[in-house]
Amino acid sequence: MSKVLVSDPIDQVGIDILSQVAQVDVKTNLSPEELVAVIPDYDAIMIRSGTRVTKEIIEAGKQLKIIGRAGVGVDNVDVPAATRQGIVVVNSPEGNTIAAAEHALAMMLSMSRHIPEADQSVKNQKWDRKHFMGSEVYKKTLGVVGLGKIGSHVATVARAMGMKLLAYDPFISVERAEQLGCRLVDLDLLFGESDYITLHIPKTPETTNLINAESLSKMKPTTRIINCSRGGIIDEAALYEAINSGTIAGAALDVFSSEPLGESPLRSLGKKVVLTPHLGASTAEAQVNVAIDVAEQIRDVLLGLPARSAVNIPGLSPNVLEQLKPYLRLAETLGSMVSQLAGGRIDSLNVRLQGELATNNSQPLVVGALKGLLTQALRERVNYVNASIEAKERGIRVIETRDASIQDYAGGSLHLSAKGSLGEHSVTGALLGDGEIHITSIDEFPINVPPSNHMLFTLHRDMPGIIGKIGSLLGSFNVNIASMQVGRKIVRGDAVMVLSLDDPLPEGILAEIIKVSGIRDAYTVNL
Ligand SMILES: NC(=O)C1=CN([C@@H]2O[C@H](COP(=O)(O)OP(=O)(O)OC[C@H]3O[C@@H](n4cnc5c(N)ncnc54)[C@H](O)[C@@H]3O)[C@@H](O)[C@H]2O)C=CC1
Ligand SMILES: O=C(O)C(=O)COP(=O)(O)O
Repeated sequence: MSKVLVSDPIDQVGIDILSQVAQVDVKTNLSPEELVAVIPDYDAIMIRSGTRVTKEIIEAGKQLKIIGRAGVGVDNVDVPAATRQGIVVVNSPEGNTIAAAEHALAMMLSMSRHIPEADQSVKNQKWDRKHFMGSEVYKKTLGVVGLGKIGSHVATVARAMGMKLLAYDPFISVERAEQLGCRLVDLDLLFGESDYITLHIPKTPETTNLINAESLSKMKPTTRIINCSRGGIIDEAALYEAINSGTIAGAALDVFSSEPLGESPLRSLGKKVVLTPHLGASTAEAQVNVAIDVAEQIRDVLLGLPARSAVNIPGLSPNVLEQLKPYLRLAETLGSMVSQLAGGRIDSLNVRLQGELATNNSQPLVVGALKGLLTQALRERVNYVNASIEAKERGIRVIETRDASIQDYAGGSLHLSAKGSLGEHSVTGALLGDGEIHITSIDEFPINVPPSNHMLFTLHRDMPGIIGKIGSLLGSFNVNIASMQVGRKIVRGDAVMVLSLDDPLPEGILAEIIKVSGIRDAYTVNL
């Protein structure tokens, strides 16, 4: 039975789903050393933001197939290391959108009306109304940095509260921004004009310290910043200085560069600052959503099914994948064949999608072809997660072309050609009516054979007697031929012969075959 480690607090509904297929161990607050020590036993790990899944943990996770992040941000996972090791990383892109957006709005209002400090003062037996004079958000300008799922919901609600909206997001169209009532502007304008600035971007090298001494200096003394996205996007020392010196009015922070927040001068800024301990996703509803979303994906991957929101493999819905499955098998088979025909080092792979396939999402088929191609070198170490990265690391150039005009087979056909140190070879295949894979050309010679486990291909001159000679030679070595087909472009020109064999070709026979007069070359392919 598979084993799943749950290393952060997850709603019980997620544990129940995982328990359908695996032994589930909930062990929270493990140190990095403890995680490295226990991870080799596990097939999957389910986390929130509390666990850092480092390269060391990933490399120690010899059985690990999937890392499930019950939330959005995967900046606490070394995704490139997971990808290299063929481990799927999944998250829940939408499960906590509303929770995080509502928290940002709540932070904005609590900061404007000093609610946390006022509450504390009443609880301390005081009745100080003067000290807590607030300001309204109505008719103020809100600058939304990152107009994705959370930023969009914040914008929608803020608009309903009568706020004017500016937005900065280089990956969002003007139309989408306008639909949300936002004016898309550059960052400097947003910094200079906003009364409130709310951050809803992922933490990346580009966004790290986006709010720093320089950007803070462009803001108004009345500006207040809300960060419910990621710690590290704001330079906390610069923020403290800016609030303390009156460069800006205040900040409401849910996330910090190091969590839990250690010693920090931000704590000393009183009512100008509202701090929460990373609560953006902490609603009952969001925790149920993310737990179900991610536990289902872990369960599916452990059962050999695809994940619906993997961050490191081509995104495919289960429906599309079900439809594509036979074509993925075709792509893998052709990839494996062409790598064996090409032999030696491969420098480039051209994947041509023909007919109906040319109109599909080709990415999974290209990855399938690469997986097949690399299986010769990497065996079971290569999978849909790491095939592209492994190919890139080997310097294999991947070229993808489409030709919808080639209508040779219903459903389309796939043509692969590999160029390498020993020359160039190509193979085409399609699915016939019954879904069976057929090889429809080898090195541009037309044939029509289903692939078999052990095959022999020859390139020869089309002349009387040659087929008999190969047959007798194989017979003399006790090799049984299951089927044979010849493909040629012109009579008595060059031709290919495809033989399906019951057993692998014994050592040394290939050299004998190549010696037969009229044979130009011979190759074995084992699938
Ligand atoms: N505090 C909390 O508990 C929670 C925090 N989050 C964090 O909120 C953030 C946003 O989440 P979603 O809205 O779901 O993500 P999303 O992917 O829907 O939106 C992110 C947006 O940021 C934009 N973006 C990327 N790089 C940018 C850049 N350099 N400058 C400006 N915009 C940029 C993207 O185009 C995208 O529209 C994530 O970092 C996530 O980890 C999410 C949930 C809960
Ligand atoms: O989903 C996210 O990105 C979050 O930051 C939520 O974090 P959490 O799962 O509450 O530790």
